[in-house]
Amino acid sequence: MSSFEVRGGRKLRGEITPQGAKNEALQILCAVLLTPELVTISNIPDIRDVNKLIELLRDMGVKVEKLAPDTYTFQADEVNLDYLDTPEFIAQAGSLRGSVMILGPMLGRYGRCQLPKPGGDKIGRRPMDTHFLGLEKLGGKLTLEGTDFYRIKAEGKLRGTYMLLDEASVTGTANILMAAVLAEGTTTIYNAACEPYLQQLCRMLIRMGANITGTGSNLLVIEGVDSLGGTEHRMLPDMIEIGSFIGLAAMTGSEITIKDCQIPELGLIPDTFRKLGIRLEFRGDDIHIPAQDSYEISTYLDGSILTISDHTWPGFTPDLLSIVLVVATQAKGTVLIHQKMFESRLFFVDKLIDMGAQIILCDPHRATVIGLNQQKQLHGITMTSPDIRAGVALLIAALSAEGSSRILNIEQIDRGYQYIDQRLNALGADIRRV
Ligand SMILES: CC(=O)N[C@H]1[C@@H](OP(=O)(O)OP(=O)(O)OC[C@H]2O[C@@H](n3ccc(=O)[nH]c3=O)[C@H](O)[C@@H]2O)O[C@H](CO)[C@@H](O)[C@@H]1O
Ligand SMILES: C=C(OP(=O)(O)O)C(=O)O
Repeated sequence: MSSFEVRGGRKLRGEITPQGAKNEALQILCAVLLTPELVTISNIPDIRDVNKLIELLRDMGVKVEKLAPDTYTFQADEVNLDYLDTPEFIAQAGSLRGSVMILGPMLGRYGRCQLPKPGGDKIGRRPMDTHFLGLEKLGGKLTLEGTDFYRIKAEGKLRGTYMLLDEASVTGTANILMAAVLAEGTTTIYNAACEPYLQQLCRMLIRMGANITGTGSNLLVIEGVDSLGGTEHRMLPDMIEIGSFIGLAAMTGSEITIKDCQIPELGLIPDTFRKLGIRLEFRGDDIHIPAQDSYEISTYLDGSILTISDHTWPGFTPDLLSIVLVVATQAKGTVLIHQKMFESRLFFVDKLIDMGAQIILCDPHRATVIGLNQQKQLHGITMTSPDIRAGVALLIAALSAEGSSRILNIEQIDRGYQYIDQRLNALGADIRRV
């Protein structure tokens, strides 16, 4: 288990370019299984989860070639279905969340797939029911072994149908969509998730020859086709990294410019940070955050305390609530953070409380943050990163704190943030990987 030693209290300065989006990459990489033709993908982040998925595809028989540090070609013309039955496959697939999205393409193209319960953050229950409800509606037959091993099979081609998803699951929608593009007839997915990750997946599948309408909405209509062809695809910048950098700049009183953000794709993210009193300037496609001595949380029009909560897209993403929470600890004012989707994502606040933050954890879903208005700095401690976003929130806290901190289990952070220590050190941070 590696850790970061962080000497806090430094002001950072300079420009930083976001990596390609992790959660988009996981969907897009699985989509290469839908065609025997060549697919070229660029702006792929060099992070643990993505690299593990590329390795998994390679071991399944996909031909993978690295053209540049962030660009690969993939050709799934000789997928080895027998590999799915090996213990190696089961261990690999169970070690990350993104592997779950091989289910849809494999069922659509080869009529079968199997998977252990996927890995990823332990941030509360993460049911797979929506995935299988959708895949079964298309004709897949699910067999469960215990509660954490899934096999799905179809006799003949999948058949399009109407479905109303019980919840707008991000990876669930991706799986059902990737199965439906090769099904016979029309599939209608209502209550589909529509995060930018999924919009990008729709655009890629359309370029491959799929027939999809409704991209960006919660109603996708798919006319199945017999086969799909190759394409080129470039990942959007990672909106969660962009939000993390905005929070980092504010909390450390730093002046940072985030380059090439594709601002129109960021939804409510900039305005949500503005509600905390953070000044953001859009300069072309860059976001400039000027150094601020203080930032004040707004209230509702009637003066009551602001709530920031998560929602499915186009609402505010749950993956940035931990960052919003940590930034609020040094704001002027009070905010209620309401994490509706996940049950165990706020428990990391005990570490922030140990560092001197004023937070009341009301229940597993809600925390009230009373900002210190930079009148008292947090102080460094030793802490463990429980999940990817809490890990980065703790890193931001450590960078703003007086003294040194040690963050253990940084493998969690490495799952989703590319060379984060080196990139932040280039802005003036003092982070040592040990
Ligand atoms: C690899 C990947 O892409 N991971 C993302 C994906 O995970 P993932 O696709 O696993 O998450 P889901 O969208 O399926 O659901 C997330 C959680 O929210 C709950 N839920 C979901 C929809 C809904 O309308 N109501 C509701 O309560 C689910 O029960 C679950 O507990 O989407 C999550 C929600 O944006 C993000 O946090 C993860 O970073
Ligand atoms: C929860 C996340 O990731 P995963 O779904 O891979 O656990 C995340 O990216 O914030």
